[in-house]
Order: sequence, then structure tokens, then C-alpha cells
Amino acid sequence: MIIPTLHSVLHDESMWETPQSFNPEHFLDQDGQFRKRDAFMPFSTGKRVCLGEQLARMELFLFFTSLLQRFTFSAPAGKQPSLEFRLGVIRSPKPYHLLVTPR
Ligand code: HEM
Repeated sequence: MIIPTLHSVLHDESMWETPQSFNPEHFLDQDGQFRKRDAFMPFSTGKRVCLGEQLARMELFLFFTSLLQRFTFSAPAGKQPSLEFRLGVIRSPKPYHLLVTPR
């Protein structure tokens, strides 16, 4: 079995301005409009590209827009979530606190 690692491209210093940070501006142009990045390939590429990509993108859009329409998410005072992870088949965030306020 071959398991490609996407970590190298998703953290490629020649492709991303701040590869080690959570930075939504990676996906915004100078006018604040969305810009597609070729190096963003969480669903991989080529012959074995994820078959569920379109379904996953639709589900993620519906899931997050529903939540963001109803709640405001923020970090509790003095507690910024970190990018540390637990290594498994995928990288999972370590437990963190989140403040969720109805809009
Ligand atoms: C955020 C959600 C998802 C992510 C990030 C993701 C990512 C991936 C990745 C990286 C691969 C490996 C591609 C490779 O071998 O190079 C893969 C394969 C695959 N994914 Fe997903 N996936 C997601 C959701 C889904 C969903 C919802 C389905 C089906 C309903 C699905 C079905 C598949 C299948 C069948 C393969 C194997 C394709 C093959 O080897 O020919 N995935 N996915």
C-alpha cells in the first residue's frame, strides 16, 4: 500500500507565505477576493484523487455556513488554540477551548 504524504506540499515554504500558521489570507487576493492556490490539495491529485471531493466540499460548505450563520466562534480570553497536533492516520488538533456565542 502506498500512502502519499500531503504534508510537504501543504507546508511548502516556496508556495505559502506563512506555511506554519493558520492564515486565511493565503486564499485572498489584494482585493480580499478568493484566490485558488494550486498547492492546496487536501484531496490529493492524479489518478487516485479523492472520489468524494465534490461531496465533501458541499458538506463542508453547508456544515460551516450553517454554524457561522447562527454562532460566533472565538478564543476565550488568553487562550489561543495552537496548531499542535496528534499524529495518526491524519493529523488531529489537540483538545482546545472555544467560545461559541449565539448570533
Ligand atoms: C474533508 C473530507 C475528505 C478529505 C480531506 C479526503 C481526502 C482524501 C485523500 C487525500 C485521498 C487519497 C488520494 C490518494 O491516494 O492520493 C482520498 C481518497 C479517497 N476518498 Fe477521500 N477525502 C474526504 C472525503 C471523502 C468522502 C466524503 C468520500 C466518499 C463519500 C471519499 C472517498 C474517497 C475514496 C473512494 C478514495 C480512494 C480513491 C482511490 O484510491 O481511487 N472521501 N481522500
